[in-house]
Amino acid sequence: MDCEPPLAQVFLNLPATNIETDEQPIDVSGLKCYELPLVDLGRLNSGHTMNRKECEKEIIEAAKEWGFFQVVNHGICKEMLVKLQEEQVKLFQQPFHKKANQSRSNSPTGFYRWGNLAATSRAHFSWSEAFHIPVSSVSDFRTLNHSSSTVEEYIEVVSELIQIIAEILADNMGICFHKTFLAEKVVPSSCYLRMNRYPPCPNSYSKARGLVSHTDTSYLTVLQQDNIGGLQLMKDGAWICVKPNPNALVINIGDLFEAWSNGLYKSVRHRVVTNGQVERFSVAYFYCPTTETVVRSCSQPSIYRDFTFEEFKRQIQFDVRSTGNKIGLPRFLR
Ligand SMILES: O=C(O)CCC(=O)C(=O)O
Ligand SMILES: [Fe+2]
Repeated sequence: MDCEPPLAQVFLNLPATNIETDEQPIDVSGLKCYELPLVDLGRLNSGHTMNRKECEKEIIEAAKEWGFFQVVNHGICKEMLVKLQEEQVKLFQQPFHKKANQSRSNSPTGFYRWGNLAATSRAHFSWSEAFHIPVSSVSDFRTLNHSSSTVEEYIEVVSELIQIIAEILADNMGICFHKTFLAEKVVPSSCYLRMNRYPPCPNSYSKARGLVSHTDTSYLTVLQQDNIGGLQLMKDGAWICVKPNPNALVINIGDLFEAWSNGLYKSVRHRVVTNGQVERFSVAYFYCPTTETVVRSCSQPSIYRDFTFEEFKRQIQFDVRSTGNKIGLPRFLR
C-alpha cells in the first residue's frame, strides 16, 4: 500500500531553469538558527494591568519587527496537540490513490494537495503534501476520511486564541479599528486549516524545497510544528532558520493584516527546507475573513489599494495558474 505522492517523478520532469533566481541558494548548512521572540500569554489573564500591557507590547513589537513570534501558556493543552498530531499521521498514512481521489484529484477545490501541479519549473515545486480544509467543510472532511473530531476540537480552541491576538494588534492601530469588525468579518467558517507533511527528500534532489517561499493569505496564521525543524523566514533581507520549540505555537502576520495596518505589521516571506532522513509535520490555521470583506488600509497615504478578500484570492489563483507562483500584495500596490 503506497501512501507517498509521486513527488520525485513530477519534480524530475520539471525544468531546472531559474531555480535560484527568486531566492538565495537553498544550501542552508551555514545558516544560523534563531529562536523567535517568545511571548508568555499567561500574563494576559494574570489580573495585573502592567503584566497585560507588557505582553501586548511584546506581541505588537514582534509583529512589526519580525512578522513572526511564538507563544507559550496559550491555553491549548498538550494532550490536544498530541492527539492532533496522531490524527494527522493517520490521515497521511492512507493510500495515495485514496487521498487523491476523495478530493477530486489535486483540484484547487479539493482537500488534498501535493507538489504543485501548476509548477512550470522546479523552483515552484513543493516537496510536500497537505490537507487544506475550509473550516466551513470540516464535517465533510471528517466523513470522507473517517477521522475523529480532534480537528474540529482544535479549530474551536485555536480560533479563540487567535481572535485575542488579532484584537490586540488591531487595537494598537488606533481610531481606524471598530471593536466589532473582526468579530463580524472573521467567523470560524471563513478560516482554513492546513495539515502539512514533508516526506524525506533524497539528498540528490538538493534543489527541492519542502514548501516554496511565500507569504500567507490570511490576517494571521497559527502554526504548530513538530520538533524536526525546517521552517525559515526572511529577516533583514536574509533567510534564517527557526528553532522549533515544543511548548510553543508560532504566530505570523499574513498579507491582510499587512495591508490593513498599512505596512505596520509585516507579512514576512517564509519557506520550508527539505530533510533527507525524516518526515516532518505541521498544522497551520489561517485566520481569514468572509470573501466579501473589504481590506482597507487604516491610514493614509495607503501603500495598497482597497480590495475584497475574494478579489485577492482570485488574483492569487490566476497568478499561480499562469506563472506557477503566488504574487500576492505587490499586485495591489497603489
Ligand atoms: O510547515 C511549516 O513550518 C510552514 C507551513 C506554512 O508556511 C503554510 O502552511 O503556509
Ligand atoms: Fe505559510
